[in-house]
Amino acid sequence: MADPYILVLFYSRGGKTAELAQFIAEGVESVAGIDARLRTVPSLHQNDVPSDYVAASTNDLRDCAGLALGSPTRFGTMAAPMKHWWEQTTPEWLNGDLVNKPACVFTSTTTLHGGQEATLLSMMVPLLHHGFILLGTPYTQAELHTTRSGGTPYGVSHWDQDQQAISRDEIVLARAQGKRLALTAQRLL
Ligand SMILES: Cc1cc2nc3c(=O)[nH]c(=O)nc-3n(C[C@H](O)[C@H](O)[C@H](O)COP(=O)(O)O)c2cc1C
Repeated sequence: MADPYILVLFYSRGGKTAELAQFIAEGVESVAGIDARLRTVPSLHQNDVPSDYVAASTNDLRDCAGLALGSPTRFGTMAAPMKHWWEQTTPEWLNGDLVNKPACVFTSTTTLHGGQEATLLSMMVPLLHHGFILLGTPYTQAELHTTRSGGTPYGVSHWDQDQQAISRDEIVLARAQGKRLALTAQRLL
């Protein structure tokens, strides 16, 4: 039988949220016996180049052991394509398919105070409606105390000023969050 998997579901136009997703997936895959499944959601912009990532099906969501959900910050909340995707999950909501599965959230912003926490907290709201158990990052993770870039207790983040690379602290926090999610999912299976 195939190993259970964590769905790492993200939208990314410029690639930064996708990079964070990769580091979260690495953290998931560092745990034996559980896989990461990276999936995106379709763009709503007609001129966008097609993503290199496979679009998520609702089966990917329904059958996951846990979820890491990522979106760039757009005016202080998740991007419309991701919100649009979730609005097609009414059957899963009605069935209670996602109740008691663990989840975490992640984001990327251009400005340091441009809404990382607001986006992360508001991304949790539809997940609570679905019955997910939400995880953040505890302050026992040393990088949360010292980061000069992204990283919050509410979820992983990247500060994309001048399109700078994902920082070491952001990478460590992303891997740690993926690992924590995978370990929690295994306990709940
Ligand atoms: C319509 C729109 C709204 C945005 N709103 C914000 C914002 O509220 N705060 C911020 O810091 N950055 C904002 N940004 C910048 C993106 O969050 C940032 O470039 C992010 O790193 C993009 O992630 P991606 O590379 O995964 O697409 C916005 C970008 C767009 C296109």
